[in-house]
Amino acid sequence: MVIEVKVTAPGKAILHGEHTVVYGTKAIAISVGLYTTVNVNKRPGSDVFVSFGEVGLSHTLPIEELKELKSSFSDNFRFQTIDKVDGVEIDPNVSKLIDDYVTLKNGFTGKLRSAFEATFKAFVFVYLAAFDELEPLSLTVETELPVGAGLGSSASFAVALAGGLLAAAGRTKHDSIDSDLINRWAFVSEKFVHGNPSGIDNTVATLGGAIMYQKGEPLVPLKCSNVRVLIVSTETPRSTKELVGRVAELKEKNPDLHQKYMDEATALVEKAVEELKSSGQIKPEYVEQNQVLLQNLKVSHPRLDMIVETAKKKDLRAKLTGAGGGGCAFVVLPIDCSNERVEELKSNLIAQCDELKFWSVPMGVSGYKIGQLWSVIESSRRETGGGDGVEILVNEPFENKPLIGNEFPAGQYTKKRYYLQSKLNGFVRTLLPNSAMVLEEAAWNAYPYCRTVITNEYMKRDFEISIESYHLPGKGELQNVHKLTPDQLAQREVIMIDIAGELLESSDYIKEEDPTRFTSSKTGKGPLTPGWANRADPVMTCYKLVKCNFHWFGFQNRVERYIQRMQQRVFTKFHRQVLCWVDNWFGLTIEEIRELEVAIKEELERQRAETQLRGSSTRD
Ligand SMILES: Nc1ncnc2c1ncn2[C@@H]1O[C@H](COP(=O)(O)OP(=O)(O)O)[C@@H](O)[C@H]1O
Ligand SMILES: C[C@@](O)(CCOP(=O)(O)O)CC(=O)O
Repeated sequence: MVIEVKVTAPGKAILHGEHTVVYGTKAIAISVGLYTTVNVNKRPGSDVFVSFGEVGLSHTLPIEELKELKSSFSDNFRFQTIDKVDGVEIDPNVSKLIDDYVTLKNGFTGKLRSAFEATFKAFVFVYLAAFDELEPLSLTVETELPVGAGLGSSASFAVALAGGLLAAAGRTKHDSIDSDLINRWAFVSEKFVHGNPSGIDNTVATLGGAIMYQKGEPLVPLKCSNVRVLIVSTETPRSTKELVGRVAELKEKNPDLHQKYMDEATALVEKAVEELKSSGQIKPEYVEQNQVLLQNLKVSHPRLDMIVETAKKKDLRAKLTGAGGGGCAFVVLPIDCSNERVEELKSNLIAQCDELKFWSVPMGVSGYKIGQLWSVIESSRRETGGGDGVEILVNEPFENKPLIGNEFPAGQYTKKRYYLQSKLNGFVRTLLPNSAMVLEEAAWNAYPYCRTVITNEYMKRDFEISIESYHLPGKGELQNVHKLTPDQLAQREVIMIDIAGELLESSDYIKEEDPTRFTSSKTGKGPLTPGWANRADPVMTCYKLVKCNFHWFGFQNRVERYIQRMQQRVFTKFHRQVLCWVDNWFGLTIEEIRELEVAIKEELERQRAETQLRGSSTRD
């Protein structure tokens, strides 16, 4: 199995045509830049571990049980294999056996039951199908999407799940077949959650952009430029069934009026499709017209009407999306719409209803992606030159090295050698002979946890820096993620680094790597303005534990202080780069990353020999 896979897939909104689509008119669904991420990691032992981060739900399934389950239906029933073209029909007998296994052996209770049991069954089904030989793995799910609010969290999950498991099982290639395969298996997963879905949501989450849909017709993908919107959740639950029923009632009572609305909707969607085809843009006036139509169909809600009216006062157009009766609306933000204008709109809305929630995101974003560690590679390249820099000695998967307790036992191991002569200041250079100005770095990357140990051949046991990094959701509130003992805690010094804050050395400043100025065109993230961490949602903290051991009489404190300061600069710089280079690495597959690593190894060797000095130095 592939060691580590990370797949993201976006949510969706209905741009035009909800409700009328039920009567055979066309509708347009569009991707929304809020993502579900599925991480699949190889795991030693004999269990499959699944964790749905949002509800703090995790579950362990013994492989033996899963093998037994699979063998119980493989002979008697039609069980889909991944390669079967028609692998989208779930044999009812297979479904029943999975139901029994999940419900009886692993059943959830209460609220979790209705919300997550179906998801869990989908996972079991896709896992059994993806792997011929069942293998232990851990699969974690995180989402930026509100669940059950009409923004397609279930389809986004389904696509990330299918992509993660298929890629981990080595089933995906890097061409269009991937999308088709992933979409078909996401559809299977959607069937577990929704019974009889149309398939539009998972298709949007797979392909991204916009999709035109009409009952009984093939889906038509449409290109769409990223268009920024402000999504506003009314935080009002609604029942799609009840709202669809309201429109059915209108049809029964007043068929002519109903038909008139259907015709209006058809004309509107056709105009919007033309607009997308020609300019890739969403027209605010069509959004406004569609909202009026939905109000006439009596599927809006006072909170939705209030959002639309308040936006209009700021000369912005908005509509509900999905079933209506609560749920979400989106406001179209023109390209020149300033952040201040958006913030003012939010304040005006909050002043009228303080329960509202907001997401300022692009629409029409790309579909599923497999993302990885581009920044590390690029950073090494920039720091290498003129005899200095990085030499990569080993880069291979590792297993059976339990990092921090028994968690994260598998990942990628690298061993590198850093040649530092010119990077060190005069003081340090006088301390060390030339041969000692080489550091060796061993790193175990089991994201979200990574450990790096730096040693020096000359100083042997008298020199060691260890850096442990743990990436966790939140704003740094956690007190002891590295599980330090009370003694260690007493010695620990905590330094908060804000990647959009002050730099320790002004010479480290690079305009292109300034998060306060940067906006990502692919993800819509940034710029990070003061107080960003309090507003950003979701937000992640990387907790770094730096331990440093330098035994050299008379210099110990001085060198240790210097190392700590240097590390703070390096972390700040690297994490600023991770954000500001996102448009370069977002969407790379793990295979593309590994290919880049091989290429960079050769390039680094050449650069070290040939080119001039680069990167940061302690003499700056
Ligand atoms: N992150 C997630 N992890 C696991 N299951 C999820 C996740 N997000 C959504 N789901 C599944 O999708 C269901 C919500 O689907 P649905 O009610 O159609 O709302 P939405 O419009 O958000 O897709 C959940 O009850 C759950 O079964
Ligand atoms: C109202 C409707 O057009 C869309 C419902 O969307 P949602 O349940 O809000 O995701 C119903 C449908 O198309 O099945």
